[in-house]
Amino acid sequence: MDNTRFFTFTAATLAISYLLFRTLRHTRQTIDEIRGPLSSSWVFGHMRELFFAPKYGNFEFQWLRKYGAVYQIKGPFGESRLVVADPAAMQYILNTPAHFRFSPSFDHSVRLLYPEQSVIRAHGEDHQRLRTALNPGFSAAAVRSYLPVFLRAAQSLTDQFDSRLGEITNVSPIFGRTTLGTVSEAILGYTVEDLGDEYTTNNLEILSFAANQSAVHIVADVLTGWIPNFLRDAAIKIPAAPFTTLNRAQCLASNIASRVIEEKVNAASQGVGGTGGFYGELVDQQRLGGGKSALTRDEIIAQTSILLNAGQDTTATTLALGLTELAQDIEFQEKLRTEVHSSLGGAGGGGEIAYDRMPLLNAFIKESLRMYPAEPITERMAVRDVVLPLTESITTVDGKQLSRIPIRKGQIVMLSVASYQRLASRWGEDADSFRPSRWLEREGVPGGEAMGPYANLLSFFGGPRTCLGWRFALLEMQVFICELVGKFQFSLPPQGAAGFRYGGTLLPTLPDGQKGALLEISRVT
Ligand code: HEM
Repeated sequence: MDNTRFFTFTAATLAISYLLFRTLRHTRQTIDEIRGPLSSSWVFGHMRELFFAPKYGNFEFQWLRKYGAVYQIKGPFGESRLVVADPAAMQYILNTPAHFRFSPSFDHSVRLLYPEQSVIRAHGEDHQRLRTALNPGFSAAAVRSYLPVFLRAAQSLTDQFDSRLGEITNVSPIFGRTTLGTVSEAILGYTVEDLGDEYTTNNLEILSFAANQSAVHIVADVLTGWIPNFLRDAAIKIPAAPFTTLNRAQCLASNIASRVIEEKVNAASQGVGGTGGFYGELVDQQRLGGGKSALTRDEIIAQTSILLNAGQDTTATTLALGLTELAQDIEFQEKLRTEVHSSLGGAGGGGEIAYDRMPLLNAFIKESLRMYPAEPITERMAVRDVVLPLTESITTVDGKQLSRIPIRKGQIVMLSVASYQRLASRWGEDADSFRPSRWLEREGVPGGEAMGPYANLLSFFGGPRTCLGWRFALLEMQVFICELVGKFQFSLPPQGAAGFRYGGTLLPTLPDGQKGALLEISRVT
């Protein structure tokens, strides 16, 4: 039997045994009393509706309106899952990592993509130590120091858009390469070209795998999540197409980081500071004996792929879908342009902009993050029996009111950021509309729990695993939008506005469902 067949056979046997065990063990619990849509497929449950609707949220946002902020759906193989958009419940789950971990299938994806010592794979004290070491590269002051990197990248966007005037342009790959470049320059001191063609081509292949997943992959991920870690880690070594691309990505990122470290160490031994971006500082700390939180050489190397990937498509998608909205609201676009020009002292005036004091710019960014959270939904699993608090009580199938939900160890919970950010109770009756001015009428939300690191949004999640790069992403978007809206007019092409669907993250889509966002670009006269 070859390797692939052996692993498939083992995975299938373990999965079937697990299913039998679960069915025999099942006793009625509170989640069975929670309302939710009926599923027409035992194998897929509601996963196809949730993840593969042609437009993200086609089903989810209807369920939200019908059943409220907590309801039950089916996962693969008849498993019950809780979908949660209730603020108190989400906050509890995100802030209590001792009670909720990544679900096995989410954990499996993270294992495929990132090395063991990377921050995203670490837990508990290890995670805290890595965050402490990495935080200085993402503090408000550090991010401000990256402004020249953002301004250079913005100028490069202008050059690229200038060469496409009057054309219908797919802005998605342009933003994707640019956002990869900014992180690379700020963190490694390398331009996107320095990363090398092999890295950037492999990176595109990985993004395309994620974008082209099918329901079968989701089921396979669930099955793989049930097999022991040692078998899963061995399976990753199988020389089959997705695995080789993923393994290559880790090798390439590791080679790049080793090169950066070597250059930095050589420069230091010759008494020259050198660049090396934030990695330069990490290497200095390590070389000079550092404090308790100094990372080892291997640990520094292990952060490279998550740092390069995490800020790429997330930021690019927010920009592409935000600009698509701007192209549909020319009046707001013009008002924003006026704000940009007056902050700059005229387009291209070269003045320094106080980005945080631009109400329209920041309202537009908040609304883009609210409507288009890059990770619209994620999975966590309860690692012990817990009781979930709720902001608003729910009515069970028997008409009982529940203000707290007891859930069992092993329960999978779908945390729906996208639904939370469309709760009428928090964002108003028009929560489904893109309307930046809502942010000017009141500060974010009218009280209640403070959520996430920014504007009560959960686009960057919250708790100990809050996005490390949220300040980085915000300043980067502020700089890019000022540059682009100040200089260009964006309008919709005859093909219409980009759609959006799920593909690992939220993706803007072309009319044929492929990843992309088309815009017509002209120079502001
Ligand atoms: C609009 C842009 C961005 C969005 C919406 C976003 C969103 C997120 C979210 C939702 C998570 C949590 C993932 C999870 O636990 O499942 C996360 C984690 C992370 N993000 Fe971001 N991100 C953005 C930009 C960035 C940038 C620019 C960087 C770095 C330069 C970055 C670095 C990270 C890292 C390192 C983590 C892992 C943190 C940990 O596990 O402790 N992100 N991000």
